[in-house]
Amino acid sequence: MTRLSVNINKFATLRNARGGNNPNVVQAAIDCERFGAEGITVHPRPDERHITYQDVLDLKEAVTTEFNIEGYPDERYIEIISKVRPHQATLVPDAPNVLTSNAGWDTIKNKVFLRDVIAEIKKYTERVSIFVDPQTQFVEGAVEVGADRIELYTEPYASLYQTNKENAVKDYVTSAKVASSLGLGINAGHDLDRENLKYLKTCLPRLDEVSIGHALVCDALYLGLENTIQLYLRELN
Ligand SMILES: CC(=O)[C@@H](O)[C@H](O)COP(=O)(O)O
Ligand SMILES: NCC(=O)COP(=O)(O)O
Repeated sequence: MTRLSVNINKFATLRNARGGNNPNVVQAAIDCERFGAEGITVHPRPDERHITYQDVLDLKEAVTTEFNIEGYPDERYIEIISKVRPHQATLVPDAPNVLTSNAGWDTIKNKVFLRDVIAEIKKYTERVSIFVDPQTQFVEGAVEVGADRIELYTEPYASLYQTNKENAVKDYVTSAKVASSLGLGINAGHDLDRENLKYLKTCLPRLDEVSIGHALVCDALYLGLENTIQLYLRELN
């Protein structure tokens, strides 16, 4: 079974565009779960361009499925993890000014830093996942730093999928096999959508969770949120 965790960042993007509370991010999470989402993912960025740290505190009381909080493990991120104690913390290497996440961790160069922050974060959550590119040395490094799962960064897969899906998925299959052999859980995310999701799921030896936000929210603008979540769940089953 592959869990669908809906990333609700873009509900906050729309809300912040007018400075009010519409759409209500907490209600969006509640409704996503009611419509079948098996997790809620948020990524509070340092500039709070969409999800704010207050949103994360508000969501703590509302999320009843799996709460996954993504972010760069700076002091503010670790503080919010310690307050919210989510089911999963997903560490990303994003610089504060990136447009969106654009790479996974170099778990070799950042071994000492990641080992220390993961040890700290594990005081507050049962599961730490780290965002990696599909390269076996970084998957092996994930074990060295104490991660429970990897999240395969799937933007390169999504970019190549339309032109050559076999090539697009190749490195992900290799990385997933290595991860599985090392006892790591396997998540995936970034730029997954209704067209490319099933093929990834079918090719990987296992896939514990996908976190999907941008494409799903864009689809929901045309197809409705309940219908869209059901369509994505259908691609996973
Ligand atoms: C880690 C990941 O790939 C996504 O959660 C990404 O962080 C989305 O961030 P934006 O919604 O700010 O593009
Ligand atoms: N970890 C990926 C995520 O949460 C959502 O990424 P995207 O679907 O918004 O590209």
